[in-house]
Amino acid sequence: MSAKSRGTFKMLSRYIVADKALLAKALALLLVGTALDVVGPLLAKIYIDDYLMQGVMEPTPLITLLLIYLACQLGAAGLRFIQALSFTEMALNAVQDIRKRAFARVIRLPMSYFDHARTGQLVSRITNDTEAIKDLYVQFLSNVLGNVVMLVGILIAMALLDPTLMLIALGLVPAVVGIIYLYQKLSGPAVAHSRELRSDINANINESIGGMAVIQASNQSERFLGSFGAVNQEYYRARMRTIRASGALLRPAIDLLSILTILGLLTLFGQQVVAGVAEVGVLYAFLSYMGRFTEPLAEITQRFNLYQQAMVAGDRVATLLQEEEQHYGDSPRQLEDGTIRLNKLSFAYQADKPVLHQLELAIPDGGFYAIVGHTGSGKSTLLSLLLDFYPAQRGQIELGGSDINDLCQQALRQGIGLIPQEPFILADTVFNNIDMGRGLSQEQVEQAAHKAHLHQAITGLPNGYQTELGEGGLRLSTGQRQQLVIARALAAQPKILLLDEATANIDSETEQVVQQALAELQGKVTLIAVAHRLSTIKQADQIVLLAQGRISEQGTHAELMALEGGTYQAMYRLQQQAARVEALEEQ
Ligand SMILES: Nc1ncnc2c1ncn2[C@@H]1O[C@H](COP(=O)(O)OP(=O)(O)OP(=O)(O)O)[C@@H](O)[C@H]1O
Repeated sequence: MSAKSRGTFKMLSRYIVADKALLAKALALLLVGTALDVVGPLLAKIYIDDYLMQGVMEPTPLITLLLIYLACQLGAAGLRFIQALSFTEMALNAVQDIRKRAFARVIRLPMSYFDHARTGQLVSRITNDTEAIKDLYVQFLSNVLGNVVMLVGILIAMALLDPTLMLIALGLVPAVVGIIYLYQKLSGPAVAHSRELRSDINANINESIGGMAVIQASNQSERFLGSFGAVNQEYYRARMRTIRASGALLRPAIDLLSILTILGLLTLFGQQVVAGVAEVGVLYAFLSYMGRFTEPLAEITQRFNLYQQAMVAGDRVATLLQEEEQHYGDSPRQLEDGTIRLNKLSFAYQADKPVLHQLELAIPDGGFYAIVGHTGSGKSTLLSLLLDFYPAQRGQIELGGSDINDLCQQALRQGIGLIPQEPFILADTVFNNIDMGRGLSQEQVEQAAHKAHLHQAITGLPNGYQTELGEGGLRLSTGQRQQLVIARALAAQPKILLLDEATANIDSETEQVVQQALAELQGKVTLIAVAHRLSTIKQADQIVLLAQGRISEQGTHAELMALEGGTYQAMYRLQQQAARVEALEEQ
């Protein structure tokens, strides 16, 4: 077992002992149930040797024997059922907790993790893999444990009948363990591969559904179908390989072993019976036990497939649970104001490709700063750093007088609001979309909606603030969705508001409303706006032009326009020209 699997084993076994009372109940039921089950052949032996072979056929003891036999079998079946329920309860408890922990970890991972992760694979970790772990508890544990106890019970019963024969049967155990070991060695990689493929299938579906509009518009359905078919087919092959390994190696090997042992026993023991040394009833009981002995062994080996799957799944969930969470500082200080200072700030996603170089910037509380620049100049990256999505490699960010690394999660997330280009709307009510679980009052939510100029539109909805918005906020226009996100950000009364191309996707009429809402915030909140359309940020106190991660120009709109040969001036003129041409074309 690798070190990783040992960790997984420890994690999974903790859940077995988590509810000791339940475990004790399941084990007690198992022991009593098995004992009742194992008694069967012993009773049959008594019947054969003491009654049948002796020619004693008195009804009363025979009926009593039969009733005891029936009671034992019924009792065993009933207890097995209740015991299975207890194991299922343990399994569901464990899986519920593991799933919750996995999701809790995902939701607290640093943003950088999601640069590389595939959504479908993450979903697969939380759904399929945890489900496989459930199988471990329900099927493997209850089954294997049940069968091990059954084996011990049978061995005890055999020993009572004839210790030598019991030792012969015991000889089967190491042979079976050897076969299981061999099987694990041979099929382990195939099992791991098939689980990888299963999560690839999930990732594939997820990506396709997420990008459905693009796939259909660019006529890529067939290509996506083809690549999905390929992964699906590969998964089928991998699964078949594991099933074949189990069917071709495991079961036949165990069956062969059991047949050989029974044959050996029959030869040895049969002769003793013929010679009159042993009783027929003992022979019958032995054969019956041997039949039952190999069954649990075969079952155990077959469940090893499940065990392997669960361990692979467990390894993957354990890896996820060990991912480093986003780190926050522990200073109890809140953001005192909305000042921002960048001191020689440098950053790179990959060590050899620097994105931001030695940025120096001081933004006063309530200032309105616009960040402009060509595509790829580092604007969004700067916003990500201000949100502490990534740690800067060199230099420092100060927010409201505190180093960003010292700020605790609550200070940071309440102090800074983000309005992204794509509004993220939950399939919930308008109220809950603004509140976002912060427990705000109706008045606070309405105030935020007023500030975002959305209150009137909300009251026009069928159920006002309690109107359910479909997934993605489909009941609202694009502009209204953006206003809703602004209201959500404002409801936290942030000191700093970051706008990442917040008006890029809305028509110019709605943009006016959004602009007006933002204009009213000017001076009250520090506004940092990343914008491509320069006409939207003309009013900014300062415009900062980024070029390949460096501040190349900075000043008011008028100052930058006056810079002879300046890039901002050129960009602005170009956009003006384009707008004029567009207007002419429309006429
Ligand atoms: N998550 C990431 N991992 C690696 N590189 C990234 C990542 N995000 C952005 N980059 C790279 O960093 C550079 C700056 O990107 P950024 O998105 O900050 O530019 P931008 O100015 O916001 O561009 P745009 O105007 O197109 O949004 C680009 O070269 C980009 O390819």
